[in-house]
Amino acid sequence: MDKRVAVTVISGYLGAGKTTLILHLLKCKEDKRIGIIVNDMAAVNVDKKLIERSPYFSKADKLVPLTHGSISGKLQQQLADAVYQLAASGEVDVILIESSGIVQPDMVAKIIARGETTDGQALSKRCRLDTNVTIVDGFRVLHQFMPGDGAYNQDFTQSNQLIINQIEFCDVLLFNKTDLLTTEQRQYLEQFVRQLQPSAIFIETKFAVVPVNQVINTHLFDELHELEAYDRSGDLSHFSSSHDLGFGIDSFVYRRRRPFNPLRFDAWLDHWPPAITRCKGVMWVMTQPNRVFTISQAGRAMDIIPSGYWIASMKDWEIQKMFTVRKGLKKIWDARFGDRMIELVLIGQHMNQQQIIQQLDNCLMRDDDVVDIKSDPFRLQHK
Ligand SMILES: Nc1nc2c(ncn2[C@@H]2O[C@H](COP(=O)(O)OP(=O)(O)OP(=O)(O)O)[C@@H](O)[C@H]2O)c(=O)[nH]1
Repeated sequence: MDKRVAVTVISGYLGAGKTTLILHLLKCKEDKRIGIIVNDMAAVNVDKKLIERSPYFSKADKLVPLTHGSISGKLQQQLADAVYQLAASGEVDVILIESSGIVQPDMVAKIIARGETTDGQALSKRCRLDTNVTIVDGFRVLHQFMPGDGAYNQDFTQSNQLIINQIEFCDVLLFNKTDLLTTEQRQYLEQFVRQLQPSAIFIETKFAVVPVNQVINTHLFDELHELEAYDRSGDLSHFSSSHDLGFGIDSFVYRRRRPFNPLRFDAWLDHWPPAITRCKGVMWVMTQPNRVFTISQAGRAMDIIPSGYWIASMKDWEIQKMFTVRKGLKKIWDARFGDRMIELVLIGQHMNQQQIIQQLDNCLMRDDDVVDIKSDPFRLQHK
């Protein structure tokens, strides 16, 4: 029998309801002794105070606040040490980690599954990552992600990306604050969230009320598959189109072995079809043939960043080496273009697929196209 302490990691954007969930779990924990690790962004750790003040926070429970803010290496080490100490103390049956609202969800998972303490003890000796819970603020998602007039709001870029990452990396997804939504909005958002995360257990909640056994000791986390799949999430070759499950929400993949003309593609971005709620993938641009650009749009936020080089732009011996280390490279390799491609997953509601494909095709490089790199709108991001 595995005697290691089960760890549940609770992620969710600022204000989604993480502390509310912990307070609820304390109330319903029965005879379990709970170790809680909280990491608040603010100088005053409000979450710590709220938990300490709870009448259900008993003497048998333990609370460890982390003090190093958000994403720094120091915080990661502090987290690893705190988890190990709690697990090794023999004084708790379960550990809950409330990760700060702005931490990448896989970071905490990797620390628990693969991390070491300052003095080199593997965390996996004493504890096991049991469940990754993401709590989503339904009200926020409604306002930040729903197609409006098609205009981007750069204020949302960071938060949307983070919320999407949190949704994409979890075993259990609590869709919270449903009391603030109409039935129709709820059903619609459920379809949207399920497109992003088809495999997690989806539970609608009000004030994070959920049966304890749905988030603690579930044995849902599968290290090998989950972490690896998440690491590969930029690789969309496994993604296939899906069909409308209601509300007209569906998805398709756009793949081409031809680069975009950056001027035409940039102009198209200004007329982004509001029906597309989520787009992610890689892009090949004619003016910068060696650069991989990643695109990530979520609702009204759009992010296009250079993210490395096509393998096809490397030296021959390096390419040969990549074939030995990169799984699946052979499958996507094209005799003329190597791994260069445009590959976008598009998720949306009532999308006119044919029209979008036609518009994107219209942005592709034509044989007689000439574009000066100086006029390339993606040039500024080119180092
Ligand atoms: N209406 C409504 N409010 C909720 C619900 N769940 C939580 N809240 C409220 O939302 C606010 C934020 O909840 P918290 O649990 O503090 O959120 P958090 O994710 O811990 O926030 P940070 O620690 O700042 O990231 C609180 O005022 C909660 O009472 C819900 O289902 N419905």
